[in-house]
Amino acid sequence: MDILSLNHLPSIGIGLLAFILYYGFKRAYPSPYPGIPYNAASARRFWGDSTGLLEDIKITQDPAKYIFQQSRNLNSPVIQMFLAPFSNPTVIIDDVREVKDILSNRTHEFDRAPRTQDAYRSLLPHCSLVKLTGPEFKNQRRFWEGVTGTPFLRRVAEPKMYRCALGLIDLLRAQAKMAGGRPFYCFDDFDVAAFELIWELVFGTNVDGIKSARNKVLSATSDTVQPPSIDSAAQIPVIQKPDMCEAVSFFISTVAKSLQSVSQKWSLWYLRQQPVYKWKLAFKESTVDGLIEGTRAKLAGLSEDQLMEVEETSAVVTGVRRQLLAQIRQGQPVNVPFPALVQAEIHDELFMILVAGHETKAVLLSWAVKFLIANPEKQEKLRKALVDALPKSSNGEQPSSKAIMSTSIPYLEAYMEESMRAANTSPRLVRRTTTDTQVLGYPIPKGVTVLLNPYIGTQPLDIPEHMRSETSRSSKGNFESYWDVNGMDEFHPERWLVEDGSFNPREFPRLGFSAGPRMCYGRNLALMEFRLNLVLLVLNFKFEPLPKGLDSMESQQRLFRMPRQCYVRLSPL
Ligand code: HEM
Repeated sequence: MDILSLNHLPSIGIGLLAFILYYGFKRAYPSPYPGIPYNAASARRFWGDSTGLLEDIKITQDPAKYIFQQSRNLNSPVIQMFLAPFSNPTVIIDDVREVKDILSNRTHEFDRAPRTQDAYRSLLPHCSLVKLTGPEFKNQRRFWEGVTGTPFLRRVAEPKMYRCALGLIDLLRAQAKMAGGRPFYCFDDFDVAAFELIWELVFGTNVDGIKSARNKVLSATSDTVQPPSIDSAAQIPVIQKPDMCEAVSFFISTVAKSLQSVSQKWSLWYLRQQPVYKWKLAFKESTVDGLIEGTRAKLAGLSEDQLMEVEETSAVVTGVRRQLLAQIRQGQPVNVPFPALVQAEIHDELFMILVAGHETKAVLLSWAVKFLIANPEKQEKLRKALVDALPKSSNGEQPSSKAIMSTSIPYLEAYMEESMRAANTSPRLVRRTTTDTQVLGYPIPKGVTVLLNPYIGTQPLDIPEHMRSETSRSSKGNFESYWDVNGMDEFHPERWLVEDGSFNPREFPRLGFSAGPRMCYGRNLALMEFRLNLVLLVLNFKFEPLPKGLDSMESQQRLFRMPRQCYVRLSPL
């Protein structure tokens, strides 16, 4: 190298740095996809749309509302938003027919998003939820289908659900007595009851969370001094949740945090370094592995014929029994612990059911109760429908689970459906395009994250029929309507009833559990539990109006859209 070029080194270095900085900055700024509308002012900002989003979240705590509102502002059912620097735009689709079509018929173009996969993969790398919709996912679903099938639900789940629902009534009755007409916080009641059931369905053992909560209330009642005002929240003992219930809630909150963070990888890494994460993870690993191994050890001595006769009384028995049968048929030894990968697959699928099937149910029930309180005339109407259809026996006993599950009660079905719609517990479904494609004529490249609005409650924009996909056009008549001309802001179960008073599930689309091959795996279980709980709650309590300050209908977004406040004031019936 000669003297001249050495002298130039600093200026070359500066030039290179300027070049890197320029391209770094350019990369950080939004770079819109062609042909998809966006907010021009956001495209000029380093933080893109995230400034407005974060400001709005501070007030509403409802990111989905802000995001889908942008589609209205731009008067387009397909838009793009710039949600973080250094990242590609996110495409937003806000048209219920196309959303239903994408979920149901276009899984070869739209599949699980890496962001969702990563959020769960760090905890449960082998569970079906993180897999793309290919043969491996389908095999895994088939292997576990017994757990949510009708025979299991009827024979195993229903009696346990009924017992938990009655336990919840007893717990609330004790709390109502202690509260003496004052309002009290009840989300933890719903949460502990939802967990007790899902744990028992997965592992077959009873954690007795509801009973011990009730005992605590009974023993504290006489010694607790309640606030003088009847409108102040009552002092009731904090519910001590089982350790595994706390652990599941903890992991749900870490998944939610990672999904909401701007830099998901760093967020996950940071969360996993925390001593509390490590402790809870070790506790979960040893507990769940121990329960799988205990079940394996019990069943491993049985012949193929005997295993065929074993009743699947919990998800762990289903998984272990089916695995042992497969091993026997392939001539593999069964009297040793499962190979590590098999053990991990069973472990992750069981824990996935606990994570996915726990808080969701409590959140839906708490919204349904809030709708009872906010709409006293609908509450009365529902109670009357239940009393007429399910008369109490002369000794005042509760209606049987068989009667609750098998009696047709149109207003109950409409109330449940409207609760699902209005609660909108999963307000955005996330997918990634697996190929270059288009929606309503807008081109969307491969590899784009897409947010779908499943809420049936905003008036669809006017879209010429020929712009829709073929499958969307051919399924138009599957529903009476996609929008209620009277508006859909109100909680109005009657919208699901037809002239002769019967319930019509095809009145409007229903996307509360999603649709298509990735539809909720626990839908039937969740609906059975919801029905039993709702019926028994309405027959056993009058949900009285709440004082101002404890009656908010605002939501907050964690993993699910949940009420910010969850109080009840109960008059036992
Ligand atoms: C009221 C209660 C529930 C609601 C509202 C609900 C809602 C949903 C929704 C909207 C999805 C779809 C997400 C998507 O399309 O990306 C989903 C998926 C899922 N749900 Fe539920 N769920 C509930 C209860 C349950 C229960 C009780 C279980 C377990 C027994 C469960 C297990 C799952 C699983 C495993 C998936 C992932 C399915 C897949 O990856 O293909 N859910 N749920």
